[in-house]
Amino acid sequence: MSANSATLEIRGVSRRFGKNTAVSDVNISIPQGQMVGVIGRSGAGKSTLLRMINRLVDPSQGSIFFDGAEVSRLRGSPLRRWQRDCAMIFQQFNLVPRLDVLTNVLLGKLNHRSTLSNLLGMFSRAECAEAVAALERLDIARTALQPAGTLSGGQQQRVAIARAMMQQPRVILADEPIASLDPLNAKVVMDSLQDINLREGITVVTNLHTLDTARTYCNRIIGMAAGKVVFDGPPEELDRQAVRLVYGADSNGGEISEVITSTSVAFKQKIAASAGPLEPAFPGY
Ligand SMILES: Nc1ncnc2c1ncn2[C@@H]1O[C@H](COP(=O)(O)OP(=O)(O)OP(=O)(O)O)[C@@H](O)[C@H]1O
Repeated sequence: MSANSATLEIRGVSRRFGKNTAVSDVNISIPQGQMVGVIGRSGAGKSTLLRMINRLVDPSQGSIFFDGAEVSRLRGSPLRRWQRDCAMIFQQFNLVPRLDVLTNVLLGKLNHRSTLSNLLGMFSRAECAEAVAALERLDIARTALQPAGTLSGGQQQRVAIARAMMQQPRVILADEPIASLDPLNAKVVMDSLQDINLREGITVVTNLHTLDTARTYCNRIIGMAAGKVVFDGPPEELDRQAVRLVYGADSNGGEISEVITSTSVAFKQKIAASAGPLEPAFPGY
């Protein structure tokens, strides 16, 4: 397989919910190994776009291809294989809170196994060792036997990443993975995703609410507004004009400042030193 064949291609994809068009004629080509940040205001269509890629939501129109296969047409076991290759991480972690951390991570292996071994609920020593190694890599192996629901948000998101890694994915889709985390935990989680992207060459596509995070971690930024892609390029090309295209003007018609889309510790400290208190950027943020 050539490196190019593992490109993720989104061609003319739209999704309507009743009369509302959530995603409108999106065309994006993502070569294997990119770390892509998707930014935009609340309701811009970011989550719907990610959910269409791994088929939690089906497009109303258009096609999605990966590695030459039209994933938007898959059914049955080929669809399950695609959902294994394309791991998803959610803002709310989606762990089973009463199960221990190790078992939650092992659940990432379910799609790799026969129905019988899944029914028996037994995991091999090799699978357990792989799960422990995944937890060690994310620096949370000491929590392996704790119920997942007793962990902090940042730890739970790292468990979710370890579970995703057990799928041996080719693409990781992260839907606002740091939106529920404090800035320090957000950094740990973004560092982990970046490490996986750089070391394993796994494509990462992540929705982010904060521009500075996208700039720091992503080598490509896709800006969405009202369901359309209004910016697609490297962080250094995301200038004031592009930011305005993505986020629009504020309620008084003024320019949206990049500063108010930030949650990072360093950024906030800088702002606190130079300006007054932060005002919320937009409703819902
Ligand atoms: N299942 C659904 N049924 C009806 N409307 C939906 C559904 N999912 C999304 N929408 C609508 O589609 C639009 C885009 O929503 P989406 O969640 O994709 O935006 P977003 O950019 O991810 O927003 P946020 O940052 O707030 O999560 C919104 O108007 C939303 O209300």
